[in-house]
Amino acid sequence: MNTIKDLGEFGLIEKIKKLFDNPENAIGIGDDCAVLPFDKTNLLVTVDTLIENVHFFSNHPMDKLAIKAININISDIVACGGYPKWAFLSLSLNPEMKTSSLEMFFDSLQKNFSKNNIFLLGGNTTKDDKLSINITLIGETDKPILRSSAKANQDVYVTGKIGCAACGFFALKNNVTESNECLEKFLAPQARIDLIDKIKPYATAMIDISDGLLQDAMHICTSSNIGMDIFLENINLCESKHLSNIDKITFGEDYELLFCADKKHRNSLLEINDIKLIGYTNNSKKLIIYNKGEIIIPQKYGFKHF
Ligand SMILES: Nc1ncnc2c1ncn2[C@@H]1O[C@H](COP(=O)(O)OP(=O)(O)O)[C@@H](O)[C@H]1O
Ligand SMILES: Cc1ncc(C[n+]2csc(CCOP(=O)(O)OP(=O)(O)O)c2C)c(N)n1
Ligand SMILES: [Mg+2]
Repeated sequence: MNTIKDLGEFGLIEKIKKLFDNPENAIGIGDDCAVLPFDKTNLLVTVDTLIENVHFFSNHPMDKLAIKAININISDIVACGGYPKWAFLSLSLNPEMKTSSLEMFFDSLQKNFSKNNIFLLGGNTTKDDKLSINITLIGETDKPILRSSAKANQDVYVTGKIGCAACGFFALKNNVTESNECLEKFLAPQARIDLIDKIKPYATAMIDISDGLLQDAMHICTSSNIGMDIFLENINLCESKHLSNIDKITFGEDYELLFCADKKHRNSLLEINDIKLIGYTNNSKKLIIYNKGEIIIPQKYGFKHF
């Protein structure tokens, strides 16, 4: 008997997409956000969920969990070239949860909404054995940057350091010591809202890295109908010795930005702090990873729920 596991996460999303009509003047399923042209601007809408023991361990500090819940959503808005504005919050709570834990969560959530000029407009509250946090975030942009608009012969860039969240997760799971940088990247990631104005003038296509650098690069390739050569030695990788370089580029949860840009903008882009040129696009429709001249064939490209 066929199961959801046989379909796979992205097979299932494709199946859902085919069942429904596409909106005429808007972009729906398939990008980091839906893009809705509205009164000379574009609204960006995204929704992501965090579920206990699927996305976080039960002892995740509640203030950091609030930071994670908001930043994974801000990251999708930023990946489409926008700023977040309005939010809806759905919570499933275990009735035995301490109110002091919930207060810690809300105190942090309020501070982080306020810091990012986000207004909470509504939500939903239900009971469940496991804690889950679901945020719908609405943002705005004058110029949406999609996954589908990269062209062949462009440069491929990535922001920040890749693999720290993976090493933070590994350390918490296996009870080994790890740097604060790695632990924080897993527990309380920061979306790259700080870089959006600098990248936006040049980016032809962009995605945030939630499922792993390789898998998310592949999403740009598939959506844009192009290929990419990526050079492992050019990626700014986390220094931790706990995981292999391949693990670091396939675990996910980096919430860094991967984008393409015309080669003529290389000097301007390389002047920006915290951005690395990691590869080039081409017409091959294949993603090839090189390590010091040799092709690597990874066993997996990134995280899939099933
Ligand atoms: N159950 C669903 N129903 C409709 N659209 C979905 C569903 N799950 C995912 N999508 C859409 O599929 C695309 C890929 O989803 P996902 O991999 O979760 O993206 P992201 O990493 O940006 O959160 C997005 O456009 C998302 O809105
Ligand atoms: C307890 C626990 N187990 C495993 C993981 C690893 N993990 C869970 S989801 C995920 C990828 C990102 O989550 P997803 O729900 O796919 O977010 P989206 O791509 O939709 O933004 C990873 C690496 C984790 N964070 N916590
Ligand atoms: Mg998602």
